[in-house]
Amino acid sequence: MPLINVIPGEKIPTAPLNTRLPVWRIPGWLLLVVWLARGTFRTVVLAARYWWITGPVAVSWWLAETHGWPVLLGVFVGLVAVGVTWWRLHPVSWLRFGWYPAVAQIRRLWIYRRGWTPAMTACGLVGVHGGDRWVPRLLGVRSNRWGDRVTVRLLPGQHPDDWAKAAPRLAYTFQLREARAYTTNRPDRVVLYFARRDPLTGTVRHLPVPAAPDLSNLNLGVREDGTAYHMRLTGSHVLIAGATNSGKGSVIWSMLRSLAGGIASGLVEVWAFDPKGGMELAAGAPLFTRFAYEDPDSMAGVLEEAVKRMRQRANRLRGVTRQHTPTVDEPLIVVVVDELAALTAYLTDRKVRDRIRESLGLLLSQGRAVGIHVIAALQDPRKDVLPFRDLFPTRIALRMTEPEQADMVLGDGARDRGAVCDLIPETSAGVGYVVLDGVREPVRVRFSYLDDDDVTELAATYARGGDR
Ligand SMILES: Nc1ncnc2c1ncn2[C@@H]1O[C@H](COP(=O)(O)OP(=O)(O)OP(=O)(O)O)[C@@H](O)[C@H]1O
Repeated sequence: MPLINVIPGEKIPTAPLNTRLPVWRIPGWLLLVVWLARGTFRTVVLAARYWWITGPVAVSWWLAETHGWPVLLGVFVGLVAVGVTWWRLHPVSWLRFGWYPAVAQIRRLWIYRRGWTPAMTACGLVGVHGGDRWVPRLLGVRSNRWGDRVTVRLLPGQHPDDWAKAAPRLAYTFQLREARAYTTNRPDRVVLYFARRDPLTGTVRHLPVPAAPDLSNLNLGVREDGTAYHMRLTGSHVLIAGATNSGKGSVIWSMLRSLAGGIASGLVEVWAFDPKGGMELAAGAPLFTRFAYEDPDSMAGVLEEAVKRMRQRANRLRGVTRQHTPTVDEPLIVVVVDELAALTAYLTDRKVRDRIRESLGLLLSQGRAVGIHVIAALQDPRKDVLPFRDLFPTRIALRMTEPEQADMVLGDGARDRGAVCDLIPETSAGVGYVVLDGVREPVRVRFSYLDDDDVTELAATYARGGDR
C-alpha cells in the first residue's frame, strides 16, 4: 500500500444523498432486433423515396410471379408502344410529363446524389457544428432539353451569394459547362441551374409579330434555359449597353418587331434618333413617326417636342388615371435613341447638349406614367457618360470590354452573381444579361436577329398607321 496518495484536482464534497446509477444489461437478441428494425425502417424509407424505381420493379415482379414472364414482356412492349405513340402524337406533352421527369430522376440519382457530399466538401459548402459536418440537402431536380434545375436547402449561416460564388466550381465538379445560382421566393432555398447544352449558340431568327403587342410581355429572344424571353415595357425605360458589334442593333430591332403590330394599327408611335447620321435605323424609316438623324440641333428640337407632348398628357390625365392606356388618339410613344452618348456626352456644342440632357432627364423621370418610353443604346456605360443610368428600370448588358462594366449597367454585384459580360465571345453577338422582375440574379438571353432584308420587309409590312 502506498504511503501517500497525490490526487490532482479538487475534492468532490460528499453529498448528503449518494445514489448509484443502475447498470442495464442488454441481451444480444434485443440488440439484434433493434438493428433489424432500424435496417427495415431505413429500407422502407429508401423504397418510398425511390418509388419510381421500386414501384415498377415490384409490379414487374408481381406480374412475373402471378401471370408469368410472357405477360410481363407484353406489358413492357405495350408501355413502350404507348410512349412512342404519345411522343409521335404530342411531343410537347410527352417531353414535359414523360421524358424530362424521367431524365430528371435519373440525373438526380446518378449525377447529383452520387457525387453530392464530395462536391459540397470540395466547394466549401459543408457546415461544421458541434464537431459534426452538415451537408446541404438536395431537394429536387427538374430537367429540360438544355439543363437541370437543382433545388437545395441552405444550411444555417449560408447565403445564396455563397452558392453563386461556388457555382462555376460546382459545374466543373459535376462535369458540366456552366452553373448559376438563383434565389427563390423561399429564403431557405437556392436553385442551381446546370447547363448541359447552350440554346444560345445559334442565331435566333426573327419572332412572330403579334397583331396587338402585349406591352407587359414583349417576346424578344431566348433565355439560357431554352424558354422565351419576354420583356415588360409598360412602366419602364430600357437601356442597352454593349461594346461595338455586340448586337445593340438586334435588341432595338427585336423590340421594334414585337411592337410592329401596334405601329401599323396606330397604337404605338416610334420617335427614332440616330446620331450616326441614320446609318443604323434608316431602313426602318416607314415605321417611325419622327426620325431625327441630321444634326444635334434638330434632335434637341424633336426631344423638346416629346417633352411638350408629355406635359400635355400629364395635364390631361392628372386626377383621371395614374397609368396611361394607349389608344389610337393618344398612342404609346417609344423614343428610340441609338448611341445615347453621342447626344449626352460627346457633343461639343454645350448649349445643344444641355438642351438634350434636360429633355431626356424629363422624359426619363416623368414619361413612364403617361405612356412615353425611352429605349436607348450605349457603348460606354461609365457614369460620367451616362448621368441618367439609374432612371432606366430595365437594363440589358451585352458583350463588354471590361469586367467592371457589368456592374455599371446592371448594378453592384451583378458580375459576381453571374453577369460575365466580358466573357461573352465576339462570335455571340446579341447575347447579353438582363435582370428579370423579382429575380436578383441576371439571366443570360439571346435576342432575335433581323438582317437587312428582314428590316426592309418589316418596315414595308408594318409601316405606321395609314402610311401604307
Ligand atoms: N442577335 C444576333 N444574333 C446573331 N448575330 C447578331 C445578332 N446581333 C448582331 N449580330 C451580328 O453582329 C453584327 C453587329 O451587330 P449590330 O450592328 O447590331 O451591333 P451593334 O452593337 O449595334 O454595333 P455598333 O456598336 O457598331 O452599333 C451584325 O452585323 C450581325 O452579323
